Amino acid sequence: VIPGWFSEISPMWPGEAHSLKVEKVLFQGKSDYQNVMVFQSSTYGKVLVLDGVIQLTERDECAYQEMITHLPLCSIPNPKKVLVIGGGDGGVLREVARHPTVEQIDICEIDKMVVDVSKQFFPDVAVGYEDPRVNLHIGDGVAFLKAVPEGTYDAVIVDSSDPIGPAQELFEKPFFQSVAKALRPGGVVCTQAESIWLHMHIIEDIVANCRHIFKGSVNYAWTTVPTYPSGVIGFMLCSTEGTAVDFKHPVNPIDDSKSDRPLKFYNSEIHEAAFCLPSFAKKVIEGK
Ligand SMILES: NCCCN[C@H]1CC[C@H](N)CC1
Repeated sequence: VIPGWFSEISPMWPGEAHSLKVEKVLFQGKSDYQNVMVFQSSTYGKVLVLDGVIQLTERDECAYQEMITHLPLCSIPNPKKVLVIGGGDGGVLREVARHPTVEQIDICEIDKMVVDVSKQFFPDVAVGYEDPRVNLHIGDGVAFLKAVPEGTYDAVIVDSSDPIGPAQELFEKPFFQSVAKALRPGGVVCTQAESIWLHMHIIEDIVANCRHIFKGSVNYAWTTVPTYPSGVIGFMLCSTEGTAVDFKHPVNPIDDSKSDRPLKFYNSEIHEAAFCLPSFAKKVIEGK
């Protein structure tokens, strides 16, 4: 370990580790589920780390939060009821709240410490909790979804950590089945789907599961997040049987012209570009 540096070492990305220079550790705690740490970095603002894995930095969180939210919500004409699984930092809530047609935003986060730490150290991310449409549930997303009546939501966003730790079940078939049941016909789900450079096998399994379960569209999109391993992160975009959803062509553009916090990353061109895959990934994901 180099003094004054944080290195993201994990068996999920063997032989490599992204490092950030540490100015000051601001919080260290252990919740019922994981180790939670916040540090002030030299060049990426404050950083949230769970079990040694970077979850977000102030400098580049916009890329992930905007893409995981607007890729699904800009692909359907009239999202009203949205469910967020995970996402305890509040960033996805902040982005969902940009959609005026949305009437109800439910969030189920397993770890209350993540919510409290985000409100204390990342106010511009946790601002999402201030929207009156938000209902916070502290609990396991798997159990939450089992209790949801069939066809409740227009969109579900699974903003999870990685399959090692509390989020493990969010990558398994039964969970995807419970998401499909909770969605209305033509409803959409967007999940955090790892890196095409590091996790093609995980992605292959997720795509196979989704093709069995979601009878509408099944697409993989990706974007750049400098502080995630390999500098990229992907998303599974799926829709249930019903009104066709063409994820590659947004039908519901965002108007942020009157917003006091305009979009920093997402736009309709980058929406379309996100679905363009390198050949090694296209072969596995689209079977071409
Ligand atoms: N809402 C915070 C983002 C959580 N998603 C991250 C994706 C990349 C992973 N290595 C860590 C979690």
